[in-house]
Amino acid sequence: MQKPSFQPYYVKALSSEQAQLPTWFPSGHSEEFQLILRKLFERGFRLMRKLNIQKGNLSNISKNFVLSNPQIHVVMLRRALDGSVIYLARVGSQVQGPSGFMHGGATAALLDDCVSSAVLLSGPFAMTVQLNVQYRKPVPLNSVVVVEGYIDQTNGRKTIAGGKMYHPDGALYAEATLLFVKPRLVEPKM
Ligand SMILES: CCCCCCCCCCCCCC(=O)SCCNC(=O)CCNC(=O)[C@H](O)C(C)(C)COP(=O)(O)OP(=O)(O)OC[C@H]1O[C@@H](n2cnc3c(N)ncnc32)[C@H](O)[C@@H]1OP(=O)(O)O
Repeated sequence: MQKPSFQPYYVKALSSEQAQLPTWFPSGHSEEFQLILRKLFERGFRLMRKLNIQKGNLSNISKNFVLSNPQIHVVMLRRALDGSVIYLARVGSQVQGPSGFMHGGATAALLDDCVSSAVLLSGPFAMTVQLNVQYRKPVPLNSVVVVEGYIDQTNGRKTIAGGKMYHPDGALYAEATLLFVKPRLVEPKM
């Protein structure tokens, strides 16, 4: 059986010079989980510096609403086994909807972004045309969430995909189903 492995793709950072470990690690999570996160961030930052120097190709992604948002730190990983994408994200205090909890629109954006990454990294450019989110539990501000994006099926220009947002202990915050369509004419650059 193939061993599951992860490949860090992108770590939110304003520039390679500013890429540094966030200061929020030491709260609310087991030491083991903190160690895993820390290692992932370090690997992600190293990769990002390398990509910036060698290709300089992350400029468009760094304008992305979710990935460049100063209130949302993301480590993006891609599962080698099935191409699904994992975002380890930490949401800040100003992404508030209900008092103390994350805004539902931000939850939707994070899910959309993660699933879109899975779709974009797996094939030709496609855009979200439908996003249906089921909100199961409110997401506390200043917490770490795990988001997973995966493709269910592709049929011609249409791709049906799904996403889930969890607490690191596995409790489900939200889940989404999405429809992507590959545009007939233009292929905007992302
Ligand atoms: C290191 C690398 C990492 C990379 C990570 C990067 C992360 C970045 C992440 C960024 C994430 C950002 C993510 C975002 O935010 S994406 C931004 C939000 N989405 C949009 O703005 C999309 C707006 N829509 C359009 O522009 C057009 O609809 C497009 C161009 C997509 C298709 O128009 P086009 O003229 O080409 O196609 P068509 O009209 O002939 O339709 C084709 C087929 O599709 C069916 N259809 C269409 N719409 C719907 C619908 N709503 N429900 C159900 N079905 C629908 C339609 O019936 C037809 O089916 P059929 O009749 O053939 O059976």
